[in-house]
Order: sequence, then structure tokens, then C-alpha cells
Amino acid sequence: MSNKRLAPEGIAESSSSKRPRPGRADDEYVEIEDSDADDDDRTAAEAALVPRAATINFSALTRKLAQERRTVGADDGLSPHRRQQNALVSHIFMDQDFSWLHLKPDHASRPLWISPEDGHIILEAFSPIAEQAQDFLVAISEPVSRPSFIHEYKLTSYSLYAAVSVGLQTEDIIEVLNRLSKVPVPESIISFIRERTLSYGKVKLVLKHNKYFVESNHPETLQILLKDKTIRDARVVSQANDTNKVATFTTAKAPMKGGLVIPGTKDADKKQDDAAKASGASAGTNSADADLFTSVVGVDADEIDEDDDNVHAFEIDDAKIDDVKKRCNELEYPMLEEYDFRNDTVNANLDIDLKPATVIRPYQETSLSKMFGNGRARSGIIVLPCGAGKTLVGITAACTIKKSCLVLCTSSVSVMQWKQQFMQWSNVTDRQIAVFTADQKEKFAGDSGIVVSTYSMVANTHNRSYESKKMMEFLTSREWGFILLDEVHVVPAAMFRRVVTTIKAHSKLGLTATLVREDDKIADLNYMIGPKLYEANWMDLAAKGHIANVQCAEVWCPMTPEFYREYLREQSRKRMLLYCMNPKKFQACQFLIKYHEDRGDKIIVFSDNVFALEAYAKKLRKPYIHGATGQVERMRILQHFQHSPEVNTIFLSKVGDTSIDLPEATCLIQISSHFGSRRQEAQRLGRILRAKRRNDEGFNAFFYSLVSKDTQEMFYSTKRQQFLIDQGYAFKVITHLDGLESMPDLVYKSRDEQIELISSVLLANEKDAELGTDVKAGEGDLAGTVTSLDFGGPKGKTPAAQRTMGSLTALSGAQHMSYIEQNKSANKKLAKEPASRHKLFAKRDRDVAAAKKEARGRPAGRARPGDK
Ligand SMILES: Nc1ncnc2c1ncn2[C@@H]1O[C@H](COP(=O)(O)OP(=O)(O)OP(=O)(O)O)[C@@H](O)[C@H]1O
Repeated sequence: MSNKRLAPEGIAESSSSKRPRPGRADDEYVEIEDSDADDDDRTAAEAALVPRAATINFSALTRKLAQERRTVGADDGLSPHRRQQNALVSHIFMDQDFSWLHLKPDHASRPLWISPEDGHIILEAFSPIAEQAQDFLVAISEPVSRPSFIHEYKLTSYSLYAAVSVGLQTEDIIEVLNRLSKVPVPESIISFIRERTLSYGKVKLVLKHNKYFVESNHPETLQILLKDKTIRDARVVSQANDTNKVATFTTAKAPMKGGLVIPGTKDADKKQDDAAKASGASAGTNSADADLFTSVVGVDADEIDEDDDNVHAFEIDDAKIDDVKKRCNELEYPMLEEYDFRNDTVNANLDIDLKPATVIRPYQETSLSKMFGNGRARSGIIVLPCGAGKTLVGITAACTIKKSCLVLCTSSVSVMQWKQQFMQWSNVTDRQIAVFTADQKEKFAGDSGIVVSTYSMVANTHNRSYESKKMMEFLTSREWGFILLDEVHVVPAAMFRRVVTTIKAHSKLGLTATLVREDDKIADLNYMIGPKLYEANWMDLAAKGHIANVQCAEVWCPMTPEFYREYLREQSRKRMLLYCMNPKKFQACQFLIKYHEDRGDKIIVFSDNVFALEAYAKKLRKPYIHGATGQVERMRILQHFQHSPEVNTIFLSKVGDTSIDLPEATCLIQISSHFGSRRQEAQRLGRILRAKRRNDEGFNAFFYSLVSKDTQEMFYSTKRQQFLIDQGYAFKVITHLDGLESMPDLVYKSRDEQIELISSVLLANEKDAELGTDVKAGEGDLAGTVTSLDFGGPKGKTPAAQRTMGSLTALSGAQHMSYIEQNKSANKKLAKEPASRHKLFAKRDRDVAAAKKEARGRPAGRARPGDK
């Protein structure tokens, strides 16, 4: 559909930026066509789910800005000398010249700068009060990019919706922004904040006695909504409420609203006080600032005002919830979903708690405080880096709500892991937790319990077995206190909608590491689950030792002339196979494996392409796992990798991208990947973020991406890295691996061997070149490998985000760090074993030999038989 929106001419979408210049009165707005190809396949219905406010229309803001500017121009308070200076630099900064904004006299001690044009906020991350400012900014805006020194955030309608949802008030947002900003918050931004937060947070969707109600403390708001035909038609007029008036209830106040204690935290109140004092002292801020932060940024349950006693509500038809939510969004009254679980006497309590030894980490606690800040459970999304412990956050939330809970994950592997983690961290008994997968259809005993299942099991409506149907009846006929949605960013919107509308749940929590979707449908999540409640900073967690520090590098491998010639000639998907199978890449992979094995690292080599995966693993004599590897074999390989010094490297296809917890792994090498997927890159990195040794002095994990030079792969690689770069990771480029040529037993050294390799690639089927020949990520069962129980502590410094040239020695820290563990004998024994040849492979060997012979006889550059 055509996704038109109003925007100031040239903002963001247009490369030929023609933003209004200071002092020019050309603030005209054109209707622009959204050129994002990903949006084209959006159905009208889906697009309608996105509130209008989502596409920020800064036209009103900028118009105000123009007025502001004119006023400033009339009396800008600058000395003639200063005005002349500004005029001199204006031509350099062009439309980015904001020197007309007044800097506050003490601007140096304030860390923020706010763009009056598009709501972007720049934070000096090196400021003493940056940490506090970050907490605040994460609550009110979207992080765009957070490298070491300068962070960028953006105010959006969604982010302000999220801010209001976690209890922030409009004037407090403006006040804190003003205090932190180097320039007075522009009028345009103030009115944007006011406008966006005016109607947000006023309407709630509540499930009571298995019926849905639209609730508000403001009867006039409900009257406005009822004027809308869609909402009016969805209303259920019962006997008790058969007039056109909305019903008024008096809510019972929570007996001890602030008394809610999230399990796994120590003495929450004391800790909060101490933290506030400590950060206040270290930041050198005055106590007024600290108070302001505690009252506005930190959500203190005791201090949050009780809602009005009078709540007005009308019932709506369950089948029309989706339409009502959509309409409310369009009317800019997005519905909040909150669950007053402590006063729910209808649904049976679930006797579940965290084990006494379980202590949640500070960022896990912070994220949960955003969910339970006002003593109720708010629905929304928590974003934590891979390996940061989202599972425990979900389990703690379930232990806080203590009502029946449904957990949905992306694969049956994850189902088993969730169950195992519930048993590990909480006192839940086997009878209280059930799984619903293709193989197992269990129900819990008693009135309340936990069910763990997959999205597809719940959303699937076709070809249901008798047991599945029964199980679905069990799931849909009851009210759930809590639904936990794992990996929310990957689930197709339609599937999500089916799940959310068929399961009646009082509160929803979405968990994810990468709130990016390649299909750009993030907005749907906002609408279907709720606002983003919290997003952690990857670099912060790395600096505090909760996740490992990682050195990232892109290794450029030149193509051999023969491979490059074929690459240029091929038009099909085989091009991809050619750049994966590049002999120089083989060599780089071999070199890096040896280099890191010698240092005592455990290495995972990733390849999406199964043909390349097998070829590399067999040539380098390492074990491998892909979709077709049997369960017993997988477990055997993973056990060896974890516990045996003989197996220090394994090759994994995309079955290992997610759902694999191998804290022994300290080095990743990526030889082939799924085009430009930013999410996959981050998830792969996540495999080493949980490295057991992350708290060792000076420890670094390593992430290498091998790319064939001058091929499409370089483009994809740059695209893939973008998410991680925005999280502050620095990618170095390695153009030369010192000592590679002199490495003994270097593979594919001679031209003959390289020609043999190219022949096998050319003989491969077109299908072999595809990435989709493996099973879907996560389908393979890697359960039982969850072993890490490490706790974090204060750790090293955050690396600077930049792209630099470097040598492998420098990258691996050889100049500055020492590695204690050495394990030179690793894999030697394995390498001595004769590589077993499958008979199919033997047949291919014969074919390869024939092709090799043919290739030798053909002058370079001449077409192969069959070439057009
Ligand atoms: N508070 C904690 N105390 C001790 N260990 C923890 C804590 N939180 C998480 N962990 C451990 O950290 C590891 C990573 O946790 P988990 O698998 O939940 O991460 P994740 O965020 O779901 O990662 P991914 O997105 O990659 O799946 C696990 O081994 C888990 O046991």
C-alpha cells in the first residue's frame, strides 16, 4: 500500500536534503512517498495497526521553530562579533548550523543537545552525569546509536507512549530534559511532547472475569471512543449495563501498593537509596538533581499516585479486541494493559517463588521495576542483550505475578530450555509445569500452573490432532495471569495476532535482544504487546562483566584469480558458493582456528551454507552440526566441545544461531551468513557474550567475519554489522594475517588443489548454493547444554567504536595482554584420525577428479562446456 506521510521536505528520507535553513522562511512541506520497499508488502490492515502518530510529523514542530527563529533573528542577544562568527561557519555546516540556538551559560556541565528539527538527542557519554541521563533517555526516547563517547537518541511517539506507560508525567519529562540540555528545550519539542502525551495512558484494556473492558478514569474519554463506530459496534451491552452510559466502578485500592517486592532482589528500598546516594556523589550532581532523578526516572512504587477511585468502563466483545485496539491507536488513545494481580481473587494463585539462592542482577531488577513500578503488571517489551539473562527476567516476572503462566518460544528446543530454567531458578514442581509441543502434550495438575509451548503450536489452526485440539481447548478456555513471549522480534505479525487474540491473558511480556526486524514491522509489536519498557546498553553490561567484552574483526580474504573469474561469470546463486569456498578463506579460517586453539580458546565456526560447512569441517577435520545431524550425534559433539580438551572447534550451521548456551565458547568465526541480516549477526555474537571466562583479567572474546574481497559479501557484511556498531562495537578490518603463508599444512596452497576445489564448487547443485537447505534455525534440539551460572562483577573498559585497520596480533591483544590458558595439544589427536569418507562423498571425489582433469585442459577464461 502507499504509505504516505507528511514530513518536512527532505528530512531523513531524501538524500538531497533541503532542510529549511536558519532564517529562511521556506518551511514548506511536501507529501512524500515512503520508498521503503519492505513496507510495500504490508497489508492495508497491518499498516492501519500503526498509530498515525508513529510516523513522526515534525511539520508542526518545525513551523514553530521557524517562528522561534524569526524571533531569535530579531533579537538574538548575540554580540555583532559573535553574529559575524556564526555567519562565517554557517556555510560549512549548512542546514546543520544550529549556532542560532542559545547555549546556557553552564552548558559545559550539561550533557545533552536536542535538535529542534527532528527530535534527535545527542548525549555526551563521557559526562559525569551521563549514566543518570541515559536512564532517563532510555525511558523517554529510542536509542539510535550508542558508541563510546557520543550517544544518539530519538524522541518518537512510541517512545513517549512508553514513557507515559511507565509512569512519567509530561511536565517532568520536559523539566528533566531542560535540566540536562545545553540549550533551552526548543518550543517545537515541548509542544511535541505535550501533544503526544496528552491522550496517552488514559485508556486501559482490562480482563475481568473472562470478559474484556475498556477502562478509564476520564468518562469524557470513553465518550469520545464510543462515538467511533467500530468501538461502539464492539461494545457488549449486557442486562446490567443496558443503557448507553458507561458503567462506573469504585476500585478497591491495593492494600499496600508499594509493598510489592520483586523476588530475587535484596533489600530493594535500601538498595535504591544507596544507589541514588552513590551515583549522586560520584556524579557530583547536587541533591536536587538526584531527587529529581529518583522521582522521575526511578519508578518508586510508594510515590506513585493512586489512580482515581472512580473507574469508568464498558465491556467489549473478545472477537473484536483487535479492531478496538486498532481504532484506539488510530484515535491516538492507545490502550495500556495493566494487571492488578494482587487483587485478582478470581484466578487461582500459583505457589511459585525464586529459589533462595537466586539473585537477579541489577539490570534485570531495573527492567522488572519498569514492569511492576506501580504495583501492577504492565504489558510491554524488555530488551536485553543476548546472553544477558532474559529467561531469568521472565521467570522472576512469573514468580512476582504468581498466577497461571503461558510461555511461548520459537522452537521446541527453547521450550525444553525454558522448562529446565524454570526448574533451575524457581521452586516450581514437575507437576506444576507442562510442555505443549508436537511430541509432548501435557497439562499441569491443579487449578494453576505453567505451560511452555511454541508460537506455531498455539497459532496453528490446521490439521490438528485430537490431543492438540484438546490441549488448545485447555489453553483457550481459561484466563492466564501472564503470557511470556520469547524472541518477539522474529514472530510473523499474523501469527502473533492469532496468539494474542486466542489466548486470554491479563498481562504480556515480550523479551528480545534485537528489537530490529528486517521487515521493518517493529511497530506491530508495540501495538500487540505494549510499549518497550526497558532497553539495556550492551557496552554497559560488558563493562560491568555481565556479558563478555568482544573484539570484532572483518577479515578480508582476496579471491584467487580462478575463483574470481568464475565469480564474475556466474549469475546464479553459485556466486555465493564461490565466495564462501574461496581457498584464501579456507586458509584464513584454518589459520585463525590454529591461532586461537593455541591460545586455549574454544571456537565455533558458523556457516549458513551447509555445503561450505561440510567442506570446511571435513578439510580441517573438525566436527560439525547442521539440520540433518541426528540428536545423539549432536549431543555427543556438544558434550565433547564443552568438556574435552580434544575438541576445541566445532562447525555449526544456523541451527546454532539461537537456543544454544555454550559458555565455554570464546571465539567465533563466521564463514558464510544470511545476506545482510543484522539480527543474525547480533544473535551469533550472543553465543560468546556468555563466555564463562568473561570475568578473567583482561579477557576478550573474539568474533571474526571472513569476507571474500571485492564480492557482494563485503556489502552484506557492512550491512550486518550495523546493529552491533550502533550498540558500540568496533569492527577492525584485517587485511593480512601475519604468518599465514608460512603455516605448515596450509590447505589449498597449490594451484592444483585450488582448481580441484573450484571444480567441486562448479559441480555442486544450484541447491547446494542456497542458504535455506538447512532446517530452520532453532529446530534442532540442543537442549541440555545450559550450564552457565556465572555472576558478574566490575570489569574492564568499553572499547571505542571505530573501523580501523589492524593486524591480528594487535587485535588479539598479544601486545597488551597475556592469556593464561594454553592447550597446544588440542585437536592433534583428532587430526591424526583418518577422515572417514562417506560413500556419497567418494562418488563426488570421482566426479571432482573428472572435472579437475577437464579444468586443467581448459585455458583460463575459456567457457566451460554448457556455458552460454
Ligand atoms: N542473575 C543471574 N545469575 C546468574 N546467572 C545468570 C543470571 N541471569 C542469567 N544468568 C545466566 O546467563 C546465561 C544467559 O542467560 P539466558 O540464556 O537467559 O540469556 P538470553 O538473554 O536469553 O540470551 P539469548 O538471547 O542469547 O538467548 C545463562 O547461562 C543464565 O543461567
